[in-house]
Amino acid sequence: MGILEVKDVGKRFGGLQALGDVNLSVKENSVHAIIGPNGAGKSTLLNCFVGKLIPDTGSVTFDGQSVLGRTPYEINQMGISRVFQTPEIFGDLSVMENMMIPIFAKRDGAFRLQAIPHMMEEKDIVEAAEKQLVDMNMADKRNMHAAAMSRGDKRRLEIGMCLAQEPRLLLLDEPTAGMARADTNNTIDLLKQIKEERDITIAIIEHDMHVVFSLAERITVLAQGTPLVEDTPDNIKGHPKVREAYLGEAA
Ligand SMILES: Nc1ncnc2c1ncn2[C@@H]1O[C@H](COP(=O)(O)OP(=O)(O)OP(=O)(O)O)[C@@H](O)[C@H]1O
Repeated sequence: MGILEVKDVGKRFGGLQALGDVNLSVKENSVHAIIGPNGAGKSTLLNCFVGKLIPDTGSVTFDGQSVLGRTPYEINQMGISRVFQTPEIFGDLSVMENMMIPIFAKRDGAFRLQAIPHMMEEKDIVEAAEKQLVDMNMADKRNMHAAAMSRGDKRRLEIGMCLAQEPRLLLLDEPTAGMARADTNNTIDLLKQIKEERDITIAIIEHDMHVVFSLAERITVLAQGTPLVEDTPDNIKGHPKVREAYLGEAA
């Protein structure tokens, strides 16, 4: 059984069947990519994992426990952390202050903005944030305003902020969208490094096939809300149905 199990999940938006009978099993400590053409249902599916949407039918379990009916915060506490398409960082704060926020939230169950002026007085949190910045190769940027960083570094910071919560499952929604090639390659290297250094499962939605084939051990191809095929990257590359539904279109 996988750490994330999706069984017969269906979701309608009015007359549109966005997901129909989706079955998916994400193996613990693997990198599993979900790909498919625009409108295939990838984001809808991801939203069902994190409590943003509740499927009409089926079940989603994480480590044997249902996530359905739980709030995004509760699901986060279960060990699922999500990186969004647009980096969700606090542009007005420094890189260090940004990194401290999830560490506060993990300790206190929430983060209050009133805590910001006193953040540096919390020795344990400063130390934990500094360690996380070193792990992310960002220690030299600790005093920079987050808004002033490149897209790639913002993404690196956001991934670091997710990892500071010590998730068991990291969900990435098009992590390299809008990036220049150099930033994309840095993000690929960062994710490979994270995978080598931690016990973590990664599920990734991505349009960039270079990213998908660089990282994924398993790939599920969604088309019109239903998994078309699930296989290894090598088998997916040559699969005629996949070429027709997705790779052909991308080419
Ligand atoms: N909140 C919503 N209300 C109505 N329709 C929606 C909603 N969210 C998604 N849809 C529709 O559901 C279908 C699946 O959308 P979804 O965003 O999940 O696809 P996707 O595979 O992530 O696409 P993309 O690669 O373009 O991001 C699309 O037809 C979309 O227009």
